Amino acid sequence: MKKTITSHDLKNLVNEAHAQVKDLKGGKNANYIPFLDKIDSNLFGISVCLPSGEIIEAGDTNYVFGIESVSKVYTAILVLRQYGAQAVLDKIGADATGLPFNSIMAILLENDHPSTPLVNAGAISADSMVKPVGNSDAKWKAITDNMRELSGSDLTLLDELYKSESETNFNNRSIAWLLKNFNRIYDDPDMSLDLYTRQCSMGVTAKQLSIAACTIANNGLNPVTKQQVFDPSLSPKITSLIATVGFYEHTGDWLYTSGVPAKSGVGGGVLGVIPGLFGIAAFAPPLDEAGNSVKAQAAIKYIAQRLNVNVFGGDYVEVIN
Ligand SMILES: NC(=O)CC[C@H](N)C(=O)O
Repeated sequence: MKKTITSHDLKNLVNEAHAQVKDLKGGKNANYIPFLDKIDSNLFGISVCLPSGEIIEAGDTNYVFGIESVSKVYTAILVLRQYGAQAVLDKIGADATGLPFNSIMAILLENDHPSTPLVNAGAISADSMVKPVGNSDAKWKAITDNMRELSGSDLTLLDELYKSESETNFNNRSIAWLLKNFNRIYDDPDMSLDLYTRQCSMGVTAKQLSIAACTIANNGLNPVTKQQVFDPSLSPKITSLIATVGFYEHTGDWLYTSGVPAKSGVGGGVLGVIPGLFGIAAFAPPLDEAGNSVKAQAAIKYIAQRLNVNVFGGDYVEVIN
């Protein structure tokens, strides 16, 4: 069935979702990265970006927080742009792990395969693939240029977060070298790990995340800058990766209850994609036990359910002025 909603109604709905969810209790800040533990737990923002470029926001949508694992979506897009869909499938994979984001067991169970670019192993592997291989500075430029193109403006490195994470990323160091052992690292392992740690330490706003989400929903065309960032054929690929593993071991429960392909980060951000309709992002630091923001989940679910948008449903929803 086709349904329409005005952008005015959508604005009211986003405000309503913010008011309903803002006092929700539960979850706690990530504490395995000391920097994240210190962030104000009450921060909360929701941003929706439409293919027209209109942005509808409520709360702390301009607060710069650690992008963390949402950055995996960006680098997955970069290697899809550089290598194409088949090579990413062959070199990394596109499978759900059903296990925590930093699982070493997942690498062993997948028979030496990193599974997907949206868990730590696959993301470190993706960073190793970024061209030009062997040149850390040029790779970093490619990573940050791609971030800017997707979000429509520069993301900035949070130096303190980068330091905090570099000093405590022992598990990720093991992953990088285990992947090397299985020939799934396509550049220097320590360099690949460092690029991964740095990309996770980029600061982003909910507004920027919603623009990147809409670029994915909008077949690679950034709705704000009007740049065609990637080939439209890659949009379903990236959305399927997000749907498959975006919430790690909670991904199935999340998809079943929300119908929204979405990717979380331990900084408290979530990026959600409704193909053809909009990109949505929410941010609030307290996380559930799988590392997904409690309030961001509640807010996105609230909005999706009220609009009846669900990628597995048959309704076609259109936002009009
Ligand atoms: N889920 C996340 O956001 C984890 C990202 C974090 N940088 C890590 O490697 O542990």
